Amino acid sequence: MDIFRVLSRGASLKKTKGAFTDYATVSQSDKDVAASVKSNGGQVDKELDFFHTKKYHLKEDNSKSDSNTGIEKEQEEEYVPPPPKIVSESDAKAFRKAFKVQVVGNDIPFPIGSFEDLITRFQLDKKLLSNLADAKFTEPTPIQCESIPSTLHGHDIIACAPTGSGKTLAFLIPLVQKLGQNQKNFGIRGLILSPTKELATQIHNELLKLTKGKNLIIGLLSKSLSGKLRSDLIKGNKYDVMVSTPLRLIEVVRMGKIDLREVKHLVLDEADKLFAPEFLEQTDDVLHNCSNPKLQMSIYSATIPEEVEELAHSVMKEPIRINIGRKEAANTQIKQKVVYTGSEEGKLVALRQMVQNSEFKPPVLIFLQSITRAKALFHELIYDKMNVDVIHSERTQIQRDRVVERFQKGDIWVLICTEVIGRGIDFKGINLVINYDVPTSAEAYVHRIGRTGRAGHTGSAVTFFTKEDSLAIKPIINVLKQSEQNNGYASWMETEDKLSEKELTKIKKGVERESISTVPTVIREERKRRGVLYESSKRRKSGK
Ligand SMILES: Nc1ncnc2c1ncn2[C@@H]1O[C@H](COP(=O)(O)OP(=O)(O)OP(=O)(O)O)[C@@H](O)[C@H]1O
Repeated sequence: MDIFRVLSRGASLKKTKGAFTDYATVSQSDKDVAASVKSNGGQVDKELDFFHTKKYHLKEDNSKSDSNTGIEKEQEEEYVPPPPKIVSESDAKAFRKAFKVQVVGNDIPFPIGSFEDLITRFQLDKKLLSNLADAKFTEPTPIQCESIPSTLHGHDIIACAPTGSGKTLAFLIPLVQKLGQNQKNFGIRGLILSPTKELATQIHNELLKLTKGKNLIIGLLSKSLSGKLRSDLIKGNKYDVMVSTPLRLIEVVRMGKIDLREVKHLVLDEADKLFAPEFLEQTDDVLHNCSNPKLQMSIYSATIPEEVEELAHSVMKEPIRINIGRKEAANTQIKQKVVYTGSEEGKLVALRQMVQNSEFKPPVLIFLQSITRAKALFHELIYDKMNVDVIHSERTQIQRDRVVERFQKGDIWVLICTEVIGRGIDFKGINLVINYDVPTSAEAYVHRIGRTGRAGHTGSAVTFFTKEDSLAIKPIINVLKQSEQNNGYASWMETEDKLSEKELTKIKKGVERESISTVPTVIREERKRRGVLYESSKRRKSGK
């Protein structure tokens, strides 16, 4: 594994279009069929309706052109439901067609049709199965059906599936199964990396659920655990699995407090972020320290651009590539819309108007591009007596944890945030995501809006844009277009051309925006002018 080649290649990589995925569309008639099947005795847990509906009643939407009129018309292909048990090549083909699954690689096992399949095919640990049932995970989602058997088969995995589609369990189940029991002081055998502390905490919580009653020691490399390791109050080798962000991990590794040589299973969640320039060096360092020749590696994200896949290939062993849904689209459970507000002031007006109508159904997440702007909007909304809080990286970890907890419990209705919770966080039942500021890439957009429409629920996403965003809105409109959602933009705003490297970099830098304030620009300008005069008159009077 030539990890240093990764870095040098990373530096010279050309930015290419991101790879996005999505589920197939479920039409109303599909839902009707689903309802009729349910009434015919299907044991469907209401909570899991989405996965069941998807599983048995998907339909192909193939657009074909009418040769006489040249007009695009929709043709519905006869839908053949996937078999409940997948025991042959044709069963696997039917399953993959139904769920728009693409799998590339050698020696690919059949997907599973149920968690029970794992007992017969892989002798799934009974405790793990009962933990899944206790957590109400009764049926696997498409990404779980496909990636669990491949991982248990021993393959490296590159998996790309929509936001909220169950990728966490897709990597946790095989990990827990493969680890078996605690091997006293053997050292860390499973390692999960995530780009943020919030996401690491969430993964750790899910892992605790799955390993309940099992003799495994699971660690979350928090500030406090890191402190204990540094002062030798705890030995790193007592853990079977560690969940961490790259930076915190590499600090204790460098101090010799944690050894990664025994790691056999490595998962990179939100892998495209971990391979992005701001994390690449740390991720590379971690990979370099995972020197076990038997290392099995899995990378997961809802967006895996081609260059990330290239990087991943250079450090993985003949990985199997699993892709669910359509490239370059967002999760179709989300109704997307862009709203032109003209100016910064227009955004506040538009937001206040939204609050007045039925579109604004809490819980709502509002994303802004910077901490300063997040704080400013918070002060505006708190003034409106809204039940609102704000989360960003300047708040302490305790404050951040508390805000997340209060939002989860429903004590906070509107949460203003920065990119810090843009990825992976599984808030239950978010109804609306508002991009107060346009995200700086299509990938960031897909992840941000993916905080809603999770686990089969529907959701909405609204993105405000101003005249300053004429370039930055283009990748977002492209995602809307790929998701077949023409809401809030004119067709002339669509572009067939790929944005140039220069344009993408410019977008990434972010737009300089006027500050958020209810005070109109003219008055602000006037105040500023008077302020300047006031200062110069003071200077004149004091003779300085
Ligand atoms: N088999 C299942 N049955 C029912 N619910 C499930 C199942 N698998 C996952 N879920 C639920 O679906 C939700 C989304 O799962 P998860 O957080 O793993 O999504 P994800 O694909 O990782 O999304 P993101 O890309 O945003 O990180 C969670 O609330 C999870 O508990």
